[in-house]
Amino acid sequence: MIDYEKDGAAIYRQSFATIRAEADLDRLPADVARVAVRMIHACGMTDLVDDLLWSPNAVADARRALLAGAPILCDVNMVASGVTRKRLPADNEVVCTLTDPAVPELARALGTTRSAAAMELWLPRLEGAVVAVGNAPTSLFRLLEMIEAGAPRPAAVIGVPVGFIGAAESKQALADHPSALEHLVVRGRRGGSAIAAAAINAIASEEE
Ligand SMILES: C/C1=C2N=C(/C=C3N=C(/C(C)=C4\N[C@@](C)([C@@H]5N=C1[C@](C)(CCC(=O)O)[C@H]5CC(=O)O)[C@@](C)(CC(=O)O)[C@@H]4CCC(=O)O)[C@@](C)(CC(=O)O)[C@@H]\3CCC(=O)O)C(C)(C)[C@@H]/2CCC(=O)O
Repeated sequence: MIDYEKDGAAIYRQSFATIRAEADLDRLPADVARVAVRMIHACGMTDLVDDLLWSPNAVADARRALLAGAPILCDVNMVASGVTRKRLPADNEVVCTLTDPAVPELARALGTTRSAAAMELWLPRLEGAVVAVGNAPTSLFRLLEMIEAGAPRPAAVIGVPVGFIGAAESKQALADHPSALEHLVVRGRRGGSAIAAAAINAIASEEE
């Protein structure tokens, strides 16, 4: 028999205690720290906190929007799948338009990725929505272009695409953007769909 922890609640408890002991959460506002714990939990990197950038109202505005029934717009299905439906305070719609049948042709016509083209289909739902980008840098760049062109403003953007091409740049562009969208970002190459979903799950629920 291998000796390992089998109690789910105990695993979570020990995990969160380890994160709180190892991560430098003190420099974060309390609401951001609560979300950061879950983001770290999703990736196992306690130094993730060193790369967090946030705007002052990002977590509060995202939470308020969810309570008011706002949809959650996700760049990829992996983010949408990671959102725990039972945590959502208003049975919020979780939307990923990436696999809409219109997207491949739209991407060809626009000369861009499917991830970016899929953003066009967000337009009817974008006003006041909570946006979660965990994978595709081109989605985040395209969102900023759409805002510059006068698209409706989301309540907040969780911007954590991962990777080497455009990831760091797209997140910095969000943080520095003149539109001052409320944002929570992991700067640099780190990020990913699991971190994006974990951030939404933390914002959606009041308890840990
Ligand atoms: C360049 C892309 C990157 N994808 C990365 C990492 C992962 N992607 C996975 C999967 C299954 C998907 N990625 C797509 C979004 C696909 N990935 C791209 C694109 C080519 C362009 C996006 C961009 O640069 O902004 C993108 C296709 C597109 O035309 O938009 C995906 C749609 C591809 C597909 O299966 O058709 C798909 C999303 C599926 C979904 O809806 O959930 C991985 C699981 C990789 C794998 O399969 O091995 C992984 C997941 C990472 C995560 O945590 O989300 C990068 C590294 C992010 C990279 C962008 C940056 C770079 O440096 O290249």
